[in-house]
Amino acid sequence: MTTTVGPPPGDVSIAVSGVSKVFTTKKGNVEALRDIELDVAAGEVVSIIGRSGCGKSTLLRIMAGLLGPTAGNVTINGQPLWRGGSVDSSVVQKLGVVFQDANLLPWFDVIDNIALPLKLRGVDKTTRRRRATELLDLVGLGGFAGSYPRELSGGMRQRVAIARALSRDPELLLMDEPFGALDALTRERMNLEVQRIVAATEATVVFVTHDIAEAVFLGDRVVQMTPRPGRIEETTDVHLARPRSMDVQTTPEFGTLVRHLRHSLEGEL
Ligand SMILES: Nc1ncnc2c1ncn2[C@@H]1O[C@H](COP(=O)(O)OP(=O)(O)OP(=O)(O)O)[C@@H](O)[C@H]1O
Repeated sequence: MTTTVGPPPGDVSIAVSGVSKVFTTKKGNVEALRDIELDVAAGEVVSIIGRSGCGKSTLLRIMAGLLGPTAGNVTINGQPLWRGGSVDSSVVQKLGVVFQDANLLPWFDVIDNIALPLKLRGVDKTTRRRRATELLDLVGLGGFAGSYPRELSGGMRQRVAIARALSRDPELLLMDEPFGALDALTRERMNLEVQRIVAATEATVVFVTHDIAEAVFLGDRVVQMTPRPGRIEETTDVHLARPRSMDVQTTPEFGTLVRHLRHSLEGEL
C-alpha cells in the first residue's frame, strides 16, 4: 500500500503558464486571455486587479479547474491541473474557492452548508459537524450554528462561504471578488477576517478584486491585467508589515502604492 503524504499547509504553489482562452460564441470568437504567466509561491497572497471584462474571473476559473484553457496549463506544486480537457481530481482537491455570490443552500443550516463538501467526500456526520463547528468559530460566527442563510447578513453569508471553502483544508484559496456586494465598512471587516484566517491556515491565496485599496491591503503582490485580451501587465510588490490594521491605509507607503496602481489602470484608457 502506498501512502501519499501531502505537503504541510503553506507549502502549495500554483503556476499559470502560457494560458490563453478563446470563447466561441454565435457572434464569433472572444479572446479573453492571452499568454498568461503567473507564479504564486507557497504561502503568498496575490491580488489580481484589472478593468471589468479583462478576464480576471476567467483566469480564476481556469486556475480552479472549472474552465478549460484553450492553450497552456496550470500546475499546482508542479502537477498539471488540466490533462487534455479534464481536470486531475487529485490536484483540484487542494483548492478552496469563494465567489462573489456566497451560493449557500437555503434549506441547510449554517453547519450543514459548511459541512457539505465533507459530506460529499463521505466524511462521517460526527467528524464533519465537529470540523464545521471549528470553522464557524474561526470565521467569527460561533453563535450561528443553527441559523439559515436567510437569517444572515451578506457579510455573514460570505464568512460561511469562506468556512465552507476551508472545510476541505485547502492549501490554496482562490477568491473571486468575494466582497464586491458588501458595504464599505463590512468589506473592511471582512478584509481583516481574511488576513486573520489566512495567517491561521497558512494558505496560499489568489484574490480577484476591482478595489485597488483592497488589493494592496490583502496582497503580498498586486498583479494588474490589461483590458481584453487579458494579459499580465505589471506586478507590484507590497512591502507592508503584517498583520496589517486598517490604519495602514493612512500611511504614505500605502497611499503611494494605491496611487501608482490607479495611475497605471487609468493609463490604459
Ligand atoms: N462563457 C463565456 N462565453 C463567451 N464569452 C465569455 C464567457 N465568459 C466570459 N466571457 C468574456 O470574456 C471576457 C472576460 O470575462 P471575465 O468575466 O473573465 O472578466 P472580469 O475581468 O472577471 O470582469 P468583471 O470584473 O466585470 O467581473 C469578457 O469579454 C466576457 O464577455
